[in-house]
Amino acid sequence: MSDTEATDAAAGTAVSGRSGASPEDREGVETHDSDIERAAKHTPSSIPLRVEGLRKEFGSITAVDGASFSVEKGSITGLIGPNGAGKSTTFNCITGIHEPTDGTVYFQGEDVTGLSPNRIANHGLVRTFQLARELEEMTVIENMMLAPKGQLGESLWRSVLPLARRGVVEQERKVLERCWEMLEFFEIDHLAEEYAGNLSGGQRKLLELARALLTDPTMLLLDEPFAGVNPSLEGRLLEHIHELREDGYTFLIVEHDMDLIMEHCEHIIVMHQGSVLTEGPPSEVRSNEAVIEAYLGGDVE
Ligand SMILES: Nc1ncnc2c1ncn2[C@@H]1O[C@H](COP(=O)(O)OP(=O)(O)OP(=O)(O)O)[C@@H](O)[C@H]1O
Repeated sequence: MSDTEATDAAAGTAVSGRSGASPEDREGVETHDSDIERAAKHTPSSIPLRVEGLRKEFGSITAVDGASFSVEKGSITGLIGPNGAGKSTTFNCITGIHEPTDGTVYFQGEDVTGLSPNRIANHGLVRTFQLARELEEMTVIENMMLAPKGQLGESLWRSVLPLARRGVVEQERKVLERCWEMLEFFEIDHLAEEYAGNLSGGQRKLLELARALLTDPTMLLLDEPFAGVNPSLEGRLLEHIHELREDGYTFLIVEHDMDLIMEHCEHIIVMHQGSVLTEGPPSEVRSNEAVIEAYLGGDVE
């Protein structure tokens, strides 16, 4: 993803919805609408995310070509595939950064296709973003304080709103408190006054995850969370992901490090040429002939 996309999304810039997909636009398309609503209702609550026939074209390039899959609640699911398979584009379509050309994204029983990243985040589905350049020139705690602007998580709002009469200072104190708690959880509170640009790759990933969690998500999409992370921080990041999963969060992770994916994900979805080639537990995916072939004959390990 480009820095510009990341900045837009982090700033909550509304990305235009799929034509005809906004709630207002959908009013006139009753038959299609009721089909989608019926499908959404039939998604069990154990499946927070369901993607149906997702398609994304960039001019003559078809980046995602009818991908369908679902993610089970409380799982750590891996989304893998060779370079150019369409993983990032799929992430971007799910989280509202790209407008899908076709297909539907259901989140917790609702059709969220084409909604803006902010609105999707308000539903509880967020992805982490690489820190944009301007955020690198701010301290870690300033980065945290900026994250909630315009997209505070519901529970944080609930705790902040009763303070309205006592004024902005009190509200900011509460938000600051929550930001510190989050930094402590990720064990980067000692870096609070450090410029984000000076953080190591792994520390940045922890900060990105901490920022994403301020929006109170129930599901997190992580795009290459371990890229450029040293082994000790990688272990800590993994520990936190497992800890959060124990607390009920659901994860969908795109990652090139096969060993990590095979060891830490209970379910793996393999994309190839824009669609889902196969999915299953690591032991099955690892020995799947089509998967091995998709990775140019190499061993998936
Ligand atoms: N904004 C864009 N404009 C044009 N083509 C794009 C755009 N974004 C992605 N593509 C193309 O779509 C295809 C899928 O790209 P995508 O980045 O989704 O794959 P990926 O599986 O995430 O790849 P990688 O593992 O290399 O990051 C590629 O052929 C890519 O060049």
